[in-house]
Amino acid sequence: MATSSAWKLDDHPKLPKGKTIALIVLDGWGESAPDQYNCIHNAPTPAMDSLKHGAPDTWTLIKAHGTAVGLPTEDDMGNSEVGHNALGAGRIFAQGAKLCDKALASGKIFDGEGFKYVSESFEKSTLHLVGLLSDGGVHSRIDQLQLLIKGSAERGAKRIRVHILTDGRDVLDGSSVGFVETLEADLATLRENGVDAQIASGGGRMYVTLDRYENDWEVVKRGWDAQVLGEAPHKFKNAVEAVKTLRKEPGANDQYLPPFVIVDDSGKAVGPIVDGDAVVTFNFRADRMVMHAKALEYEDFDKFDRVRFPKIRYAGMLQYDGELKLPSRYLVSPPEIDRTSGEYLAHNGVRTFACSETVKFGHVTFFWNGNRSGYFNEKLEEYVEIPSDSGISFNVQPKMKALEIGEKARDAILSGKFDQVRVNIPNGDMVGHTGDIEATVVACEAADLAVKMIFDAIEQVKGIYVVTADHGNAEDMVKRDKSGKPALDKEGKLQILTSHTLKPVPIAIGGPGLSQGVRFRKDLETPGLANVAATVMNLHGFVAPDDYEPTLIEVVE
Ligand SMILES: O=C(O)[C@H](O)COP(=O)(O)O
Ligand SMILES: [Mn+2]
Ligand SMILES: [Mn+2]
Repeated sequence: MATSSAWKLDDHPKLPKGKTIALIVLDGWGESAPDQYNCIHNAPTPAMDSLKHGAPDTWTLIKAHGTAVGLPTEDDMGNSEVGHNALGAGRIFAQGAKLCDKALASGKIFDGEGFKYVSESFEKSTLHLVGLLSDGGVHSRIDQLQLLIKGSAERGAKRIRVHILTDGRDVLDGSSVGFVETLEADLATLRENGVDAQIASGGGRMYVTLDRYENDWEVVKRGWDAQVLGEAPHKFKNAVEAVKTLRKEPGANDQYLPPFVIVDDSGKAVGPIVDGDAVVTFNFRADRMVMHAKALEYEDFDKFDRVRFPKIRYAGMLQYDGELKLPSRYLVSPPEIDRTSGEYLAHNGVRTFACSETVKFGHVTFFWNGNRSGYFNEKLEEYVEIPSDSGISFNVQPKMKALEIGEKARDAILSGKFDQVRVNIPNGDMVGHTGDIEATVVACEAADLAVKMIFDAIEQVKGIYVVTADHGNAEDMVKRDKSGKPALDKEGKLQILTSHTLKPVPIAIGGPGLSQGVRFRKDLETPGLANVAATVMNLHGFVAPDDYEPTLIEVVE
């Protein structure tokens, strides 16, 4: 790869090149006051705890939510997509949620190519809307769906079918019923106004449709069967009844509801996707839409038997993979995350190893590189994916593949073949999302053991470590009232928090290779995840580009 002058980074005036840097992202690892719902505090985490002694010079907290990561408001919790984008790109980009809000508020969404394309089906065929039904704001938002439905009806959609995926992961478990009721009320109003609008199918997000990184195609297939073929093990006359009934099944919660279809009086599915129809997937976040998009768009497809491949007009809310140009039609242009730190470092000869297990593999590669799959320079980079367990909820295996990730990172560090060894350790997040407090404690302990393994390797090669997280999760597992006390529901029960949090995340630097006098600056007002890229570039011996968010470190004599 010839390095053009545009990519050439200046040498750092004080920091040397050639140190091996371990860059560890603990997924879902925020900082919160200790109490019984703080699983990180309650787990033995000696490696992470020891870092706090370095505060404030080598341990500090940074922002991982809201506007610091390009989300619409300070009430928006962070998430992996925006978190890893910020970590890797070193700048704050207005993210999907915000871009869609703007396009909907101005009405521009309806003037774009994508909407025009799907609206050509409105006259004779059905508009299907498929996506996650909640106000979580991580993958989608119900208010955006409502505006999309309203705008489509106003622009001629006569027959609308919504295929819902219930959440309980970015929002409280059990909240699905309320969201379905809200949507049903909207659709009833439309019906009064002559639009034939109904919910057509559904299922829990983790069991139906929203898999990611090809962990389990069966998940996508279940959605396909319900949405396209109109087939599912459960049939109901309406969706509120469906969700209420299925939640009573043993072990079912919003995230894992089995697939269902809505049928008419004669038992026929009310909304299979057929030739000529329009399909809009209303999630703005990419990772959990890519597999579904491939099934909807690719003529050649061998991941499961689609039985029928309808000729549809399909558009994503956003384009989900910029490299694959998938889907080819979309309603809102995605953030253009360019000139990421990974691309710069590849142009400047930095050899990079990145690793996680399947469920987070794309986080340290695809998201890190600005929603771009593949290598920048395959001679300098190696990305290793450790297969995740599939078909389980991770409280059953809370240790996940943390130690395997630690081992791969250790081996990569000791091999001397890499300058940057980057990992995502998923446990705090993936187990935190199950709401199982005991399992989350075990998860945090396993994550810490992996961290320790990487620290030991860094010690041996006299390298540097940077440890941080993408957003909070495991540090607070209960919904709280405004005063911070656990909030009780109407029946006086605690409400377990399965979602991320608004908490800051720790960042620590250290290791024998860290130059004398390197410490965190104290002059940055609200440092956040986007400040990490410049920091890491400095530790590799480079000055970050001018438009990057400022480095977190300074070198004092
Ligand atoms: O997709 C998920 O699992 C959650 O909605 C968000 O979790 P993540 O942002 O940590 O991936
Ligand atoms: Mn995450
Ligand atoms: Mn998460």
